Amino acid sequence: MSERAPVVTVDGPSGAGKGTISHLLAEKLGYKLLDSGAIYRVLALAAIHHNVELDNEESLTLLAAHLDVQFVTGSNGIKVVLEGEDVSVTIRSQECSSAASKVAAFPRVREALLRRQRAFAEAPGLIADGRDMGTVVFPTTPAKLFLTASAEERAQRRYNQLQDNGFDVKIDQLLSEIKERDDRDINRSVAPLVPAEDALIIDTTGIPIEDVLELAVAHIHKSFQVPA
Ligand SMILES: Nc1ncnc2c1ncn2[C@@H]1O[C@H](COP(=O)(O)OP(=O)(O)O)[C@@H](O)[C@H]1O
Ligand SMILES: Nc1ccn([C@@H]2O[C@H](COP(=O)(O)OP(=O)(O)O)[C@@H](O)[C@H]2O)c(=O)n1
Repeated sequence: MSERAPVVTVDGPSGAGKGTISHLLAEKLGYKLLDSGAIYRVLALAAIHHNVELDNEESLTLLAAHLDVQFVTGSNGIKVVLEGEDVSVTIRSQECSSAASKVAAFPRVREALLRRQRAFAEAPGLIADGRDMGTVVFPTTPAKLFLTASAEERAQRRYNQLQDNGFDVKIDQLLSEIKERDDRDINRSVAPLVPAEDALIIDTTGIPIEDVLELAVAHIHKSFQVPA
């Protein structure tokens, strides 16, 4: 596989800060952004809309291959559009989070979405946010980050974020769903949630966002340096 542009991969579990750091990096470096989790979330929503069972790999694979999703960049960030409908907020629900990690466990579904994700690697560069960006989708890039944090802190962050966005959530339920999703993502047979061997692992528990960003930028600069 040849990458057409520099790619920075940002992997890790839910609430580790991937989206936040990816946006800041994209802004700082002038790179494009791939929110691969949004693709799995949209697929899950499409399955719900079209009454496709979340355990039917064949139908989900067909749906994935023909998924009509667009990422539209506007003044308020990136809008996620499914079959012409703005689903940016809907896909963040707990139902879509859980359904996304179910559909994402199927090897053929992941295969059907691979080329679509790699097509995001365009000049001047890409920040790729997900679970398997460094291990499967862009394994040859030298600039890999893996963010993590304690499950309790991640649940608290997600709680605050969902409340801010008007979702009615309970912290205990959120924590158990995060743990359940971690477990499914870590233990699946394909592209499990695991740091690439050459990724810089940053435990962001108790670390302010600016400090995480600084560590990430330093690692990216080091990674892209051509050896003398
Ligand atoms: N280092 C950090 N310290 C405190 N809060 C953070 C940190 N990183 C991210 N957050 C907050 O946690 C929430 C979840 O972060 P997000 O970037 O969406 O995580 P992810 O994409 O890994 O699921 C956001 O509201 C974000 O502002
Ligand atoms: N590259 C990716 C990205 C997400 N996913 C799946 O999609 C789900 C939602 O991903 P997300 O990145 O939007 O989730 P959060 O980290 O925002 O909670 C994850 O729990 C994974 O199961 C994946 O399998 N591979």
